[in-house]
Amino acid sequence: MYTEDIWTQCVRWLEGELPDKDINTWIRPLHPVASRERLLLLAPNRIVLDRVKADFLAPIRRAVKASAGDEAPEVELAVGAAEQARAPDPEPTAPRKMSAPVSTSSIDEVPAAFTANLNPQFTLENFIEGKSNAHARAAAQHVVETPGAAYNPLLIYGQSGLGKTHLMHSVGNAVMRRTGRARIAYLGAEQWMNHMVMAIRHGRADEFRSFFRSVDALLIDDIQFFANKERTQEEFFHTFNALIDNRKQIVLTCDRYPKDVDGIDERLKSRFTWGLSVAVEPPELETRVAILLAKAEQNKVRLPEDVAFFVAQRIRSNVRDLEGALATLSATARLRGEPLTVEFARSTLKDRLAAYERMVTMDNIKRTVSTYYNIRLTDLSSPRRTRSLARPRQIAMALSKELTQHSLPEIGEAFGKDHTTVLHACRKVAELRHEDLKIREDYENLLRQLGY
Ligand SMILES: Nc1ncnc2c1ncn2[C@@H]1O[C@H](COP(=O)(O)OP(=O)(O)OP(=O)(O)O)[C@@H](O)[C@H]1O
Repeated sequence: MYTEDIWTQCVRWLEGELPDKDINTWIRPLHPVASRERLLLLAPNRIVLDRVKADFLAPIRRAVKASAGDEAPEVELAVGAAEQARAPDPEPTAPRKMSAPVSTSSIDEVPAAFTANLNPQFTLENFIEGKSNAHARAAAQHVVETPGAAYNPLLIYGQSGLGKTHLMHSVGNAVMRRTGRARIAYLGAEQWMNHMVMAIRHGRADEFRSFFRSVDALLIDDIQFFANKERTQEEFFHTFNALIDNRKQIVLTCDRYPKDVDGIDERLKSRFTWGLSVAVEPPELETRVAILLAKAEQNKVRLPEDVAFFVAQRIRSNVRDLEGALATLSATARLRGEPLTVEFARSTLKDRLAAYERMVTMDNIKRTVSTYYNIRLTDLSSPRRTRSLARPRQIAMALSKELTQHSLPEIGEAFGKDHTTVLHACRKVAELRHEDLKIREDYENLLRQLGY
């Protein structure tokens, strides 16, 4: 197998193991050079090298083993230039003398590493829209059409794994496509800080500043990392101002609304929300199903709709986890030569689903509902039928059906009812969630309190 092919396969394998942020920041910048026995990965600079060595070498070795089997080459790391890696592998099957890694100054390499690292797979076209993210997607689209104008900075915030980085890269990719040769820098806030520290240590702070102030767009992921890093915030403040003054687009992501991040200077906080701040929320069931089906199609996996529903009903809070489940399913099905059915999904994802299941129990649901409606816990299982008790009881049963894997009779037993009463409760609550704003709000608040 050719070096590029082995590495491409490894990266694909790692995509199922590591968060996209790590893939984009630490794995994609590596360039492979190989002989039969060795796979040398060239890192663009020392920061990448050290981080990969410390945190990603073991998964990379596992990926190489999974891709190349018994003939897996040894993995080595060095700092080196990408051109070296692009040289064709003249004798893929014969041992070849390794070229010595080029020792480069890490700072010199950084601009290249940070401006050529947009993930081409993250586009607006393949970002599935639902109620939970429509606003964020529309904002990203708007920025693509008028970069550096009204929505500057664009700040996308929300929990992990909900598509913030995807949208950010989509903006970068689309602007790149439109303009042909825009200089777009993408990096995590931590990387930005590390690079700044190194530049200062090497007496090259001016180069650092002029590089980041000369880009056409600056995309910084996870700005919550700036918390309590005063020097970094100070430096970023000036870069931010310079770019905004020059009408260059800034896109930021944060794991919560920046005003809620402690340890960030007020003037920076207020700047973060100068342009447009948009939230991404956990997607609803229909969107989760649509995402699974789209990802399956993208990866040429034949995923039946009932299996997509089965997975999406159980994995609710994080799209990255949905993707992980899909990757496991397709790899296992391929390996065992079995069709992807609901039963197959149930047994293959048993442990993963059990972890989700553990997160919410019927006891937990009962406690949360009784506190929310200010009724006694025992009222939820009592035979009394007054409206003030019956409705919360129905809601608790519907939540148990939605959030746990207990059967209708098991749920019935927990509430001192039979399974037809549970079924009726689930239908009634589904109906009321459509028709009654108050019930809809209650249900959504309860879901949130239960971690969904
Ligand atoms: N609406 C969506 N349509 C298609 N793919 C999505 C969507 N939302 C998330 N994803 C996918 O889920 C994965 C995780 O998304 P992403 O890395 O953008 O999350 P994030 O919000 O940046 O998380 P973190 O804060 O942990 O970095 C990516 O592979 C992304 O493509």
